[in-house]
Amino acid sequence: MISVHNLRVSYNRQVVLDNLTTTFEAGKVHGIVGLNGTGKTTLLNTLFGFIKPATGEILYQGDKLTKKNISYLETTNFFYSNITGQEYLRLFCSSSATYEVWNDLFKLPLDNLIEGYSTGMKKKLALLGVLLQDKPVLLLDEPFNGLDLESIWLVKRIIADIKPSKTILLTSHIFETLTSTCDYIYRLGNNSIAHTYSREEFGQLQEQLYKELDEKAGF
Ligand SMILES: Nc1ncnc2c1ncn2[C@@H]1O[C@H](COP(=O)(O)OP(=O)(O)OP(=O)(O)O)[C@@H](O)[C@H]1O
Repeated sequence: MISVHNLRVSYNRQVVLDNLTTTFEAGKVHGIVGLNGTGKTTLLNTLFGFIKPATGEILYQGDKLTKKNISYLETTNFFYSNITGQEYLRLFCSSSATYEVWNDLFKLPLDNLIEGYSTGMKKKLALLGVLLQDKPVLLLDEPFNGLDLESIWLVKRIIADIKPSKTILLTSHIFETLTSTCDYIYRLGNNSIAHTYSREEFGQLQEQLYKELDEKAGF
C-alpha cells in the first residue's frame, strides 16, 4: 500500500497540491481524474521523486517510497532516435526471450530504428520498457493516449493481468478507460483529492462531472 500524508507541492508561488492525504491499496488499479491543469502529472512526478514536496510523506509498505520500487510511464516518452526498439528494451532486460513474449502481443518492429515509429508504436515501446522493469509500483500517465482500439484493449488486458502483484496508478482523459480498468477513481480538485469513488460509484462520478461541465458552459 502507498500512503500519502499531507502532501503540498508548489511551483514557485503556485500551489498545485495541498494537504493531500490518501492511500493506494496494493493489488488494485487507481485512476486519477481531473481537468487539465489540476495536478495529475504533478502528483505522479512527486510520487516518483522528480518533484520534492514542500511538506508531506509518501510511504510504500511503511517505508519511504523510492524510485527503486517504481516504473513510470511518463506522458511524453523520450528515446534516442538512432537506436532500435530492441536496443531500447535491452536497457531494461538482457534476455530477448522475455521481451519477445510481450512483443508477440504488441507486434512492434523491434529491429527498426525508433525514429521510424508512429506515436502509438512509441507509446507501446515505452510501455514494454515499463513492464520489463517488473517493479511493484506502476505509475502510468495517460497510457492509452495515442493507442488504437486494439492496443487499448491489449493494455487493459495486461493491466488486469498484472494488477494482483502491483499497485497501479494511472491517469486518463478517456473516462471509459478509467471505469473499465480502475478499482478506484480519485477526483483531483481544489489542490487535493476531492473525492474517492469505488466501482459502484463510477456512474455517479460521471453524472457529476457532466453536470458540472454543463453548468460551467451554461447549458
Ligand atoms: N514545471 C512546471 N513549472 C511551473 N508550473 C507547472 C509545471 N508543471 C506544471 N505546472 C503547473 O501546475 C499545474 C498542474 O499541472 P499538471 O501538469 O500537473 O496538471 P495535469 O492535471 O496533469 O494536466 P493535464 O490534464 O493537462 O495533463 C498547472 O497549472 C501547470 O501549469
